[in-house]
Amino acid sequence: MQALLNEILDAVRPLIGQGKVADYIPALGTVPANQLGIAVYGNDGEMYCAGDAETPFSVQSISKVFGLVQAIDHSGEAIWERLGHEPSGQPFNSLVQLEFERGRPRNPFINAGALVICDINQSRFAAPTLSMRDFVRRLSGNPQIMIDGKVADSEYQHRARNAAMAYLMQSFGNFHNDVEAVLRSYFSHCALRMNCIDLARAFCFLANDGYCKHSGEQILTRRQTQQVNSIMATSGLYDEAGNFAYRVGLPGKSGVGGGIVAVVPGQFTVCVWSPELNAAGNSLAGMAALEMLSSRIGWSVF
Ligand SMILES: NC(=O)CC[C@H](N)C(=O)O
Repeated sequence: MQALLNEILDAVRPLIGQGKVADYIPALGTVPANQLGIAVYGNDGEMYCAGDAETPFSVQSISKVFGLVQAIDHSGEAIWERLGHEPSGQPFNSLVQLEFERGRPRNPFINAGALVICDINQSRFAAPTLSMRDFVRRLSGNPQIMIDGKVADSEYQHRARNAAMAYLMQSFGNFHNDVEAVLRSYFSHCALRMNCIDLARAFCFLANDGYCKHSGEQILTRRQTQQVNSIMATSGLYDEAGNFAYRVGLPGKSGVGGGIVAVVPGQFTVCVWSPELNAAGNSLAGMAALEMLSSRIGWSVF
């Protein structure tokens, strides 16, 4: 595995320069493009990594999985009264579908859906941002994980589009808390700083029937774990979920910080990071690395 990871990074490194670092959030635009890391964490507890696997980055939409898991944990199936689990076929920050569908987002992994999940969690937790931070610290086994206040503030300053979605949902009665407070929580979750190793560890319960070995916690039931993986497989990469299923064939979740996490149920989790994105907002080199990994090990859930 170690030799394979080194080989994969060598093969995809020439792709750096073909994508574009996200700059619609100004604090993200300053991240040096020439970075690439990968970490694989097996259910047997073995960790393999290569490249910049220890460099923290902004997890962005990868945090949508953590929010969903918290909401399923305390509210179960009731959350689906507020949103769907259907792929959207639209960019992550699209507004058009939301109006047609009367303020009910298609799934929890587009921004509108994640905002509804954040609203659900806001009703449940006294301090939603701290609950989230502590949850990911437990999941990853890293008590040093922090929220990058500069990134969170930068997102809040440039919140027009996310705010438009949240207020539109409020107008349809699908938002229960103060919109600005929920936006603050949402941006602070997106601004969590983690590295590939942290994320591979934090997602390992999804490869292990909901059980996180290093924290000793059953995070989700086996059935709930399968359901979260199925939503990642159908919606984890926005309007590129079909391409990801075709090329990689694993449940995955990306973020505009350039990270992508994928799950091989029963085997391992993998996190790859390279900040330059393709047109759909997914890491360009990261997609290529995961495609090479899944084809070399011959694994696909399909
Ligand atoms: N796709 C993403 O990673 C988007 C997350 C980002 N914080 C946003 O709200 O636009």
